[in-house]
Amino acid sequence: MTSSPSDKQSYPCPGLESVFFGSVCVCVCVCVREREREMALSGVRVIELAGLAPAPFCGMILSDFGARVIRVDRTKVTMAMDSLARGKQSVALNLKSPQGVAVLKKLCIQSDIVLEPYRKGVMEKLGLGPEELLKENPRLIYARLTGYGQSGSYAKTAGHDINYLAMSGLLSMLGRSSEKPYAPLNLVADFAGGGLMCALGIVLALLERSKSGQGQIIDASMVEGAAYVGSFMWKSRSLGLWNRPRGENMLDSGAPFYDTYQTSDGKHMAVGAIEPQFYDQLIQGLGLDAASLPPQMSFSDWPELRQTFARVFAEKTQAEWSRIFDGTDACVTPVLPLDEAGSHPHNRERGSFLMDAQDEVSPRPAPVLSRTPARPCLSRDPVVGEHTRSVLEEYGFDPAHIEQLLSAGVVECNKAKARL
Ligand SMILES: C[C@H](CCC[C@@H](C)[C@H]1CC[C@H]2[C@@H]3[C@H](O)C[C@@H]4C[C@H](O)CC[C@]4(C)[C@H]3C[C@H](O)[C@]12C)C(=O)SCCNC(=O)CCNC(=O)[C@H](O)C(C)(C)COP(=O)(O)OP(=O)(O)OC[C@H]1O[C@@H](n2cnc3c(N)ncnc32)[C@H](O)[C@@H]1OP(=O)(O)O
Repeated sequence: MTSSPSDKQSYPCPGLESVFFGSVCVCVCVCVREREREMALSGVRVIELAGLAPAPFCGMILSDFGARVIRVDRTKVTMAMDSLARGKQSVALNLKSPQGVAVLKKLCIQSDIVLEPYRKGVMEKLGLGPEELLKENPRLIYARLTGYGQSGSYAKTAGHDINYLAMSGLLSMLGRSSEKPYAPLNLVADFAGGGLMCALGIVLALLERSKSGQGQIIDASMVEGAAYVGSFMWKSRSLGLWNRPRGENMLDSGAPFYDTYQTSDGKHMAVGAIEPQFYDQLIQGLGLDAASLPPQMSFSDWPELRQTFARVFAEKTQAEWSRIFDGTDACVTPVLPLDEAGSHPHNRERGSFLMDAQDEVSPRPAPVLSRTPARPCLSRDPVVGEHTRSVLEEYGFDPAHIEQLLSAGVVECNKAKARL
């Protein structure tokens, strides 16, 4: 069913198929040519101040859809912390120097978007707060991506995904029955409620600017972003979906027909057979006799029903169960590890994953736009300070000034080390 993850033909990138039959060099050339074609955010210039996880994701989304994203890194760092740097350029700049601040100001006021991930007050302390910059460029969209937002008593407090998720109310709902709350990686606050929500805010502000001609400030709080992503949990409470304790409701792993099961080879299948007609197909695929089972929605029988399902799933391998359920409406799928997701036939047919010039597999940008799809850059990520000189030249710094900034240690230029 699956082919080797190292099989490069498994990862077609729309319009870039030939890449995988040629050398890395061919890949990069094709990539550049493809990216020259119009994308939804072509022409948009972004200054992304280097952050931990949510802002880099936001910047990568903008870059994937055509924006020119320049990441501003610190000087004297040996390694970029940004693993979400696809398509970005890097300028290394020391913001502890007044000259560095002046350089950043000049970059920001010539851009469409500033994306900043710092604690409330940091940019103002540097004299680069939104009022300051919007005065110089009223079309600027100033996106502030923080955990707790720009106001409220926690605004200046440090935190990470798990704290924001906890404050959103959602963490209390996540976890197995009789166990403590459990954060699902740092997906919900950092990425869904943070980076993605901030990207939405930026796109909305760009759209609005096309009518008003004015920029604005985006206050993207990960607590609020996560809570908003979870709106269904609030607004479906009246349906009784969440009346039972954590881990004992239909969609939080309480129901035996909405859970994962181990197979005989130690892998797992995911079951999401909610509607009666789909549930019937689950029972049929498992080879069980519906008449001998309790009703699907009998809460008190769920523990016993779960045991029955677990016993049956443990009788066959994942591949055997996949063959049984593929092509049915039982809502049963294999639980794929990351290194198998790209080579699953369905994902391969759609080109859902791509392979970059460094043979790294990652998801292709979503969603797919019919006329102006994302054309992600496939060449390697930038090293810190790789584009300092070219970006400064492009933004109007004269060569003598650049040399002075370099020798004063205000900016730094670095070259990628050759890979042997
Ligand atoms: C769960 C996630 C976080 C996961 C992150 C992990 C993926 C990474 C965490 C540790 C990394 C590893 C580690 O660093 C060691 C290696 C380093 C190596 O280079 C790479 C490999 C590593 C192993 C590396 C690997 C990974 O990257 C890690 C494992 C999250 O939840 S992320 C969400 C976090 N929250 C927010 O973003 C909310 C908004 N931000 C904040 O609240 C704060 O920024 C935060 C995050 C609490 C940090 O606070 P901090 O006090 O550190 O900073 P700020 O108060 O914001 O102030 C920034 C100061 O920095 C100055 N500054 C900024 N740019 C420059 C510059 N270019 N030059 C000079 N100075 C600069 C700025 O002026 C501020 O200075 P002041 O404090 O004086 O005002």
